[in-house]
Amino acid sequence: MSQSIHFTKGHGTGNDFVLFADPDGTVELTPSQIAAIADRHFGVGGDGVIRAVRSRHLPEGAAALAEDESAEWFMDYHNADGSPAEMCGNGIRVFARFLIDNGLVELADGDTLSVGTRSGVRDLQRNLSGFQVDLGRWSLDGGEPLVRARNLPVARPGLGINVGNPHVVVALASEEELASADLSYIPHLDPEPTDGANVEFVVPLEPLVKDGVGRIRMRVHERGSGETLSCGTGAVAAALATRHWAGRGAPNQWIVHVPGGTVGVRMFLTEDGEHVSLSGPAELVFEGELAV
Ligand SMILES: N[C@@H](CCC[C@H](N)C(=O)O)C(=O)O
Repeated sequence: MSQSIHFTKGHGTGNDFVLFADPDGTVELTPSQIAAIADRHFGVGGDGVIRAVRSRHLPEGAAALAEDESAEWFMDYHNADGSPAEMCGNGIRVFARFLIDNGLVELADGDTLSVGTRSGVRDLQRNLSGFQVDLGRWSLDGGEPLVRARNLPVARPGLGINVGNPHVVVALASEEELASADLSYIPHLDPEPTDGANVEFVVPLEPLVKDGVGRIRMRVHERGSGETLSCGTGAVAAALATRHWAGRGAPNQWIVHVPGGTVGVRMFLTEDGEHVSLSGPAELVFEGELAV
């Protein structure tokens, strides 16, 4: 029997999502239903589909509540092809905006919103650009696979970085090379990571560091969604990789230019090691009804 879903379309720097509230966890969509919603020709269209569900109604949500009992809401994130992902850096800011604008949470300036995700509980605050999210610990993970992309003259070694989800970051020689890459095809990784990876292509701006802030430009091919206008976790991975390559003295604050806008990345020390945060806008664009 078909059911009706009230959805909201939102985006963070052009990385766009279909969001809906399912507070009691009664709407279980199949991967093909999710892919149909995300389809840009036959559905609403989006890089991902996000269900807002109370953590206590999901097994992964129970793990989130065990980590932090204030994580009332769980971001149930799926890519455009219907596959689940652990984390989405743009999506979680848009998720916060969605919860607030729908009266599901209140968040005063300076307050923290804790959200359950498949990669653990993540904390957000409002800031001047929209929201800032602490993505927690990161790790060099995934080795240095050789990356080949359509239209790029040579294969280059990438750097595997995990920020809750897997990324491989590749440095290119110039802005021209970055613009010429054809990311409508999945980049070929050798060896192929077991769970796949999001692949970011980066170039430094000139100068790389201005007023103590690192500056890069990036394009991305997202696992499960294809080329997108922005990827928040990808921007974080790209800044971490560039800092790693730049070596001693490289800054802990970065601006990442993506085709859909600009996001900020900051690395900072905490009691449990270095964390990395992402800042950027979160917009809700329109609402509608959808039969699934
Ligand atoms: N666009 C997201 C990342 C979404 C998940 C990714 N495609 C994956 O499969 O890991 C972001 O803004 O971080």
